[in-house]
Amino acid sequence: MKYDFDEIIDRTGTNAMNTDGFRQYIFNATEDMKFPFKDEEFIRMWIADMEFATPPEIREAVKERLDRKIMGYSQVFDPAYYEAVSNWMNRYYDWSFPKEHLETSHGIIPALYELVEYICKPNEKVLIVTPSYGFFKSAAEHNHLELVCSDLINEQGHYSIDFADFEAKASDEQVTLCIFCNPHNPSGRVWTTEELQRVGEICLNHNVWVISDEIHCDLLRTGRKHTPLSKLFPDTDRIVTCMSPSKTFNMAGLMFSNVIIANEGLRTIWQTRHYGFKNPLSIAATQAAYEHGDEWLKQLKTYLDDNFAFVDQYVKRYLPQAVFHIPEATYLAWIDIAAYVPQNVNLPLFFAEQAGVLLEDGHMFVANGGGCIRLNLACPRSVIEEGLRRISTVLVHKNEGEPVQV
Ligand SMILES: Cc1ncc(COP(=O)(O)O)c(C/N=C2\CONC2=O)c1O
Repeated sequence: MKYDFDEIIDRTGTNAMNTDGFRQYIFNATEDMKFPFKDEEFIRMWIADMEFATPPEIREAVKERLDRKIMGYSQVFDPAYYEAVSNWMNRYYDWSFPKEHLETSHGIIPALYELVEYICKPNEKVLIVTPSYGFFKSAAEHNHLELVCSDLINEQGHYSIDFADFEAKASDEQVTLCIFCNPHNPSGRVWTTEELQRVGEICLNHNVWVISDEIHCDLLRTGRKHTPLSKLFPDTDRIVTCMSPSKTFNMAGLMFSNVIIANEGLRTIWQTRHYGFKNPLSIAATQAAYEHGDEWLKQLKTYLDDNFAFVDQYVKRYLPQAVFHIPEATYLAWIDIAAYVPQNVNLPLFFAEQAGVLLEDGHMFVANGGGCIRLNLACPRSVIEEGLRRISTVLVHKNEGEPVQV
């Protein structure tokens, strides 16, 4: 079957954050915030969900579950769920874990909030590398814990871990947890096994737990290989792995993820305190993703590869002073445009008001992201072409101050 990633899908009236939540999420504003563009005129390249139809195999599984007519309280009881997850991990990552280590959550963000509470004591600290997905900071703040940031080294857009700094911060006795993003949002790095080995050794040697957030692990550029952190440390139970097909198959709204907890004590706390009931449609969808998602994912990766190649060529030609490299994973383009705009410009507001493009910028990624914008490329090529046209127009002609013609 050939999937249509060029289809333009109307999401209005579906309570989508993507179309209706941007004023509050990006601008911390109310619904009456005005722009020179109608909402439907915006090119939306901000939040990380896709503009592609959730795979038909997954939608069919949800319909089949609906046809069972009753949607009562549910949990994952059917062993077929673990089989589906386990087969996927074996096939894609040559990695396995015991069935009893597998827990589920209402999404990875909620899992992070809970795990930080269950792992850390009051007045302890949480270590992350920056720039970072903003909810890593929120998970620490939600639990009233100090966040410790280790800035990634940025060499002309190539990001790497500053291991001296990372270890210095991990050696602080108050640092008891590291939330590590593997692959990394927003840089798109797929950490090498050597980098992962060093991160794990530093953390474990300094008695720092690790939550390895691997939600982006299926979304690799062709030829790239993901290694679950836990796979490199089979003898430790101090690494918690969070994964979900929600990012891979565009079903984040179903709020369902896997949390692999090797440590028995932590697992007991999770089982005692975590609200165990789950949405039966989410269970059906997630199992179907792992059982039937291969071909869609294969075609998605090719489409994304082509989108990234297009953006790479476009930026080289029309924004030659920007710094951009095709990321090894994710569907997010992280572009340093500092050469085109003064540091004090509010980039999301600038592009929303001048270009009619909704995007996120480095200030939304905790620290160490100044001058950068992040573009969601999981959308039809036609949308990307228009978004880039508008962005390059206002950057090149920014002093004219007139909104771009849509
Ligand atoms: C590293 C990482 N962890 C967790 C999540 C969310 O997991 P969920 O709660 O949906 O299971 C995201 C989504 N990233 C987003 C979502 O919008 N913009 C982003 O960068 C993410 O990038």
